[in-house]
Amino acid sequence: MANSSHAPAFERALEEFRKGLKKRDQEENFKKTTFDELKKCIGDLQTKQHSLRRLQNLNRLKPFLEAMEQYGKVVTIFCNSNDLVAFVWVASSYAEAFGELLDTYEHIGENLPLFLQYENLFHAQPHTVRVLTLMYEDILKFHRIALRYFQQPLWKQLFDATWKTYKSRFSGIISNMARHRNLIESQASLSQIEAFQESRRIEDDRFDAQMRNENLGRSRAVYGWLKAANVDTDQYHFSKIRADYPGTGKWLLDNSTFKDWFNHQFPMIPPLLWLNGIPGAGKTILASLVVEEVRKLKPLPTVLFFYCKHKKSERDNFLALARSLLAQLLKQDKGLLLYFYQKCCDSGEAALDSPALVDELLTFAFQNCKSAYIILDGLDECAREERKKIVQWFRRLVEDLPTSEPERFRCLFVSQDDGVARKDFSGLTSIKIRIEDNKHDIDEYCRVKAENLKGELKLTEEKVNTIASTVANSIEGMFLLAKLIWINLSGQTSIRGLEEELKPQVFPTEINKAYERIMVRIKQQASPARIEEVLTLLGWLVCAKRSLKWHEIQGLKAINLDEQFVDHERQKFLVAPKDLCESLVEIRSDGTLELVHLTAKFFLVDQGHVDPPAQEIKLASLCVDYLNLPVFVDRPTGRGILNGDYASMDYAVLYWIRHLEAGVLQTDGNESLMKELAESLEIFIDQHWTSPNATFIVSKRNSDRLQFFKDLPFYEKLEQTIVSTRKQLTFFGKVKKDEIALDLADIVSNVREVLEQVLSSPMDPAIQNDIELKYGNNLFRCPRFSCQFFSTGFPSADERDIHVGKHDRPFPCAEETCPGYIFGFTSAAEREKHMRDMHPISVTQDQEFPTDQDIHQSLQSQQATESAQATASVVVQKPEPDPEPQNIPTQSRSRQEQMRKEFKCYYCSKILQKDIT
Ligand SMILES: Nc1ncnc2c1ncn2[C@@H]1O[C@H](COP(=O)(O)OP(=O)(O)OP(=O)(O)O)[C@@H](O)[C@H]1O
Repeated sequence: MANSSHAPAFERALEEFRKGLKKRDQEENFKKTTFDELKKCIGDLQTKQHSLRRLQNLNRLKPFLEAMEQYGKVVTIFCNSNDLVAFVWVASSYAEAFGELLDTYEHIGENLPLFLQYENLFHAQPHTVRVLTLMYEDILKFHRIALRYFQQPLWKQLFDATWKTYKSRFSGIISNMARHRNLIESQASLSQIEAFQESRRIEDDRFDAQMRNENLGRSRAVYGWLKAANVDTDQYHFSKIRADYPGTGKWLLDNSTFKDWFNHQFPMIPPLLWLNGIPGAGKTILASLVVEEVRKLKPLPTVLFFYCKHKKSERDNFLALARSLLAQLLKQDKGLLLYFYQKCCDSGEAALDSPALVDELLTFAFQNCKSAYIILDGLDECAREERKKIVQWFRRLVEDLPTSEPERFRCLFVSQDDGVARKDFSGLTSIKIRIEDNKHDIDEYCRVKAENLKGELKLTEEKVNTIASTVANSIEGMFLLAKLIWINLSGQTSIRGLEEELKPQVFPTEINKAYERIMVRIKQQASPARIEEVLTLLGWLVCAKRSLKWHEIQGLKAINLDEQFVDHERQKFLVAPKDLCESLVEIRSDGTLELVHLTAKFFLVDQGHVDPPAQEIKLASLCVDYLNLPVFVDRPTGRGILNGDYASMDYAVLYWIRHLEAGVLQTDGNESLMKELAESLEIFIDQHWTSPNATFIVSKRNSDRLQFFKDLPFYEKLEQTIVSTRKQLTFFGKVKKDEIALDLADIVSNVREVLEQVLSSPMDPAIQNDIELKYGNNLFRCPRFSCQFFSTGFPSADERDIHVGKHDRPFPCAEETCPGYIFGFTSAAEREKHMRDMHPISVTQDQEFPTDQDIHQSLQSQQATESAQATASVVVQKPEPDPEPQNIPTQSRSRQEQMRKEFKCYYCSKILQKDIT
């Protein structure tokens, strides 16, 4: 009678389940157990719970066990094998979770038919056996999800935030089971089963898509909240630099100390390593190589990295670094999403700013992380206090690891070797980059560069070799110097020019000399007007308050103050930045223009090519004059948008004040520039003043700074403007209308409204392209000055609106199906009231705690259950060891009080009433 043609479908489902198990579980925990053993295990658990007085009513498992036992028998008959049926039993010592699990098993049990009564049907209509395989898939799917859930290291902490979502997944599976039972009970025909299978597939796809969508929404909210700097752009940029020199940095990978730190499988302590060297030795490029190598490891650990950057607020402090690592942790551990999302909703902040919360999230994410490599580069580029915070936090993370798992986290600190670093990294194992270490890499680098020169200037092989070794031997391990020398040599257009540069009295042997040679060449080759432009551009890059995008630079350049309009066509730079400034600048893949190295900034300032105080005042004037143009006084127009009139608006609106504050620190020697600034400010305040009701108290520090303007008629308004604007820039909440001194926020809003209208109307692709060239991408931006997305924006209005909603109503309802979840509430108190009114807490596990009588009956029935033959193979997931017993009150609950209670239907969310005691 046995028919093994159904076996492959069962095998496939089982194999699928096995594949989802962790290796250790496949080998150890996924063992075959008899049905009696399973029952004994449950009985033992119940006895133990009884002794601890933490008993859950395990009787609820009975229908499930009964159905599964019969299921095993039926399948054995039809597949001629008792090896196929696998049950998994998931238990937990965490009372709340265990109660929820029992609930789920109870629902499953209720929805499984008693299979033996349909044995004849399965014989008479073999196609109905197909339904058994579908049920089998469902049961395994439930267990696969449940197992994965309970195997997360910190699932208990995640339970409140995550169980609801899992429960909704289980309810989908359980309703499938109910529909399967229906098919059996109604003796469905083959075509009905097939139709059902198809509808189930569609329904599963729909459910999966819905889950993906929900998670996408949550991810967006969390990433928006984390506001993390994009380190992938950095990594890409540094990897690209290495790409032309395969094998570069190999010396580090072969270094024995490094190998000890790196070794994945046979870790040799130390887990904390400090890589240091002289400025420009190539440390950052090596750090990017280490990131790449870690990414090749198998099994892949969590890979975390950060490149610090001098005076860039999104890259020079602990908070920025932490946000980035949190975003990276989340990307590599999707299990964190629901927890982060809950924290994001509870925080009431549109961007993660609270140090305590940052610490909590980092600690949590690392506790949930089994193995991580952390690479932190350029710590010397952060201010002293921030540097200390970073080092202390990560030293503690690694040093406090239990001795049983010292290799769980490894951290590589990369920085210059200065006094501060020596103190911060005292006691750590270190690798100092010596001249002989990167010599081979530098030789190779010089060889490739010389080869390029050979083609351009038609040099002999011998000459090329001599030049390559001259450069390589003179730079003493400083990669940056080699790079600058080659920039200079490659820019020569004749052999004579080249020979001149190689003369000992001209050839640079230190970094500033190399920069100087580049400046000499720029000046030699450019007209005075061009030199002026180059110096202006370099001045902007030195003083910019954040990285400037090329389109913003073009917008600033296009400002025509004489004729009071923006003249992109005739005033923008017509040559690429590299042609203007040689390789003193680099354009990044995200469109930002950067100086080639921090030392270039110091050089430009030290050698007087850029005068920061004067440059700051000029930039303040430029921003203010720009905002005084008629285009910002008249209503914005579509023509103005297309003309690029507002291309630098975002930068000017936020940073005019920062340039002013930096400029007024040193007014001596810059009196005429200051006078010009004063004139511009007077017009500025006159044009944009909103007559706010509030009067701000001006601190002595602020009024001292504004000393230069003291006697001017608009001084008081200027003071108020400064304090009000500062608040707008730094306060993360909503600034009240009557506290805002200037109408800039309104102007921005009007301009963006017109820009969005233009974008939403049908448009020639060439025009669209031109708009992107002038304004960049992600043009749907947040109106709040203090928000990162004021400048970086979103690709669509919807995404921006959701983000803005989080500013305005940052406390969403915890029930994802409630409209309050989407719209949120303005305060935590308002949300709590809503939760109390609309979502009163449902029956708790406590109310279901069984009485002594229940316990007695339950144990009796366990023993009385007939000792069935072990026809089924059973997989037992061992329950976790119980924590220490706690002092639980010993009185049993009274059952006298009877009341009507509302219950929500597991499947359709309908509210039903039932008497409970
Ligand atoms: N292995 C390499 N191959 C090619 N170019 C390199 C390599 N290493 C460094 N460079 C070049 O030298 C420049 C300086 O290197 P890098 O920024 O890594 O130095 P650093 O030691 O980190 O400097 P700092 O101490 O100032 O942070 C890089 O911009 C890159 O162009």
